[in-house]
Amino acid sequence: MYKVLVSDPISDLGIQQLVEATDVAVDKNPGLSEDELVAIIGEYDALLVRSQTRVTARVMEAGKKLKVVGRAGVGVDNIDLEAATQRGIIVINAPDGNTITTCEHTFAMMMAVARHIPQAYAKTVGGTWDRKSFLGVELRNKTLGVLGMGRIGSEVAKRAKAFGMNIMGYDPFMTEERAEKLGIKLASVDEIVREADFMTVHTPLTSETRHMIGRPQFAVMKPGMRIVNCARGGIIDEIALVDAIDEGIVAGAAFDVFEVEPPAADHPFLTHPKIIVTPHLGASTVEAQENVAIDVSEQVLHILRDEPFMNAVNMPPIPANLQSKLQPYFSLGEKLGSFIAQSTEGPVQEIVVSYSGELAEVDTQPLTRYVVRGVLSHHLGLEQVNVVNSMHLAKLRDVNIVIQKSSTAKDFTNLVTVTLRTKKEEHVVSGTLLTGYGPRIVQIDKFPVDVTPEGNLILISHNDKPGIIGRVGTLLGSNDVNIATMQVGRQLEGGSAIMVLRVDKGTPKEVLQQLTNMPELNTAKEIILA
Ligand SMILES: NC(=O)c1ccc[n+]([C@@H]2O[C@H](COP(=O)([O-])OP(=O)(O)OC[C@H]3O[C@@H](n4cnc5c(N)ncnc54)[C@H](O)[C@@H]3O)[C@@H](O)[C@H]2O)c1
Ligand SMILES: O=C(O)CC[C@@H](O)C(=O)O
Repeated sequence: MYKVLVSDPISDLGIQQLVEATDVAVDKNPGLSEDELVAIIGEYDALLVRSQTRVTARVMEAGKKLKVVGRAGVGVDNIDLEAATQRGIIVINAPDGNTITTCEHTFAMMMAVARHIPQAYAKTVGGTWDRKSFLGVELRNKTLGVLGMGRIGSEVAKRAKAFGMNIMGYDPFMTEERAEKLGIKLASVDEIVREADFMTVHTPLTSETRHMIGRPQFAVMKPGMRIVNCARGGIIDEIALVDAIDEGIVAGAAFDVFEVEPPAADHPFLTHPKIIVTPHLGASTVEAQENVAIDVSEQVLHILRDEPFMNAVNMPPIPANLQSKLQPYFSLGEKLGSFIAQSTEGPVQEIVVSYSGELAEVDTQPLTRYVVRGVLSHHLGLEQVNVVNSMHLAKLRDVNIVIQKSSTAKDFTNLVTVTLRTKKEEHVVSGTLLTGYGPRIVQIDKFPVDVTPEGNLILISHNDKPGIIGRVGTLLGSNDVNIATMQVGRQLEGGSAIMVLRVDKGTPKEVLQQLTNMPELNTAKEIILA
């Protein structure tokens, strides 16, 4: 039974599939301090959070069973990603579920700042009928500068067009082609600052975006600019903004996020007549909270059950089209890694992964992670190594990873070959996916074979002499080890050869030793592929 802790308020409907899963027990315990979380996290396999819970290195350290931290939302700045990666804890988020909601909040804020709605409301309910102080501006024909044209920024730009606005967009990954498709003008931060009437930021907070709008930008800003931040506090320098408003450069600002949340009681935004604020409500709609909780619960279930998953933020994202091409190979890659690790003795020095055929044409990095996981988990345990930390663990151990690619794959459409070099020896295994038949090991060292990579195998290296197959069968039979299938590979009659036997259960060590002691038999190794 997997145990999942939900430590922030997360939609009940959204986590329903976790609650209903028969192999999962969910505990809801929102509002824990770091110490309280550290005290209990050790018994959980998964942790589900929004933005309040701080998942620190201490929490990860105490989370001995923790496989995954799921963030119901986008930003993961409350999670120590480095610590998670080092411990092999997968961090996933729900990047799509609150895009529209946050985009709509941005619009609500932009219109509210254009028409002074919160200030006018406060005065009206306070008993003052003031129709003179709140002269607003239209959005139509105004220029909106969008900094960060990702999911939310792009949706904002689309809606702004419907309001008759002209859009200037800046994003380091924005192409002319995409800008043209969205009907916006690609511009630099400087151009936006100098020319726009409204500006909205939709970037993550990084060392590059921290204070990307600060005193130097306010100094050259078009007077009368209105600024919205529904992304992250700190992208706009708060103190410099207040000064820019007081100097008459900025006409108004609408902020959903703060450099420190919640802001201190004396934060200047809270009393400034030209700044309107909301308490980080960008994602707070019924729909978004359900969406993100559903998305993250689904992926957490996949991870707990060791199934393929999406949206890991502490490993490079896999585009959907690449994912669909590589996914069928993930299990094969891991099994090849495991096979070669179990058949090669000595401390691992180098893993060479060669991709041939169609696989050579695509980005195989995600697949390499599975191969490396397969190799390392033999030495470090499956629990410790996963696709998030496999490359990191290899690097820590000075294991060299070499990737080779060739567009031809001899007799196969695709071939994955793993060579393992240890201080003692070197072995090679190749596998492919055969249409209609599934994964196959097709070569071990120099010997062609046809082996399904699963179950309990015995790999024997021997000299090709009459009677040896019979003697192996007799020895195993007399020790109650039943042979299900057998494959023999050799290059020359009478030369060196291999035997791969599939047996119904584990083979006792003494039996393997007795096999190894047989004349003409060199080695006998048990290989278990889950
Ligand atoms: N207020 C809320 O409740 C709320 C809700 C959801 C998301 N967010 C925040 O909104 C922001 C945007 O979210 P998203 O889902 O659109 O993310 P996204 O990853 O889809 O888009 C972010 C974009 O910013 C761009 N970017 C990165 N560095 C940049 C730079 N220096 N200059 C310009 N662009 C840069 C990236 O290339 C990317 O296209 C994030 O900070 C997220 O945490 C806030
Ligand atoms: O309401 C939340 O959980 C924060 C939402 C938002 O900032 C996010 O990053 O997804």
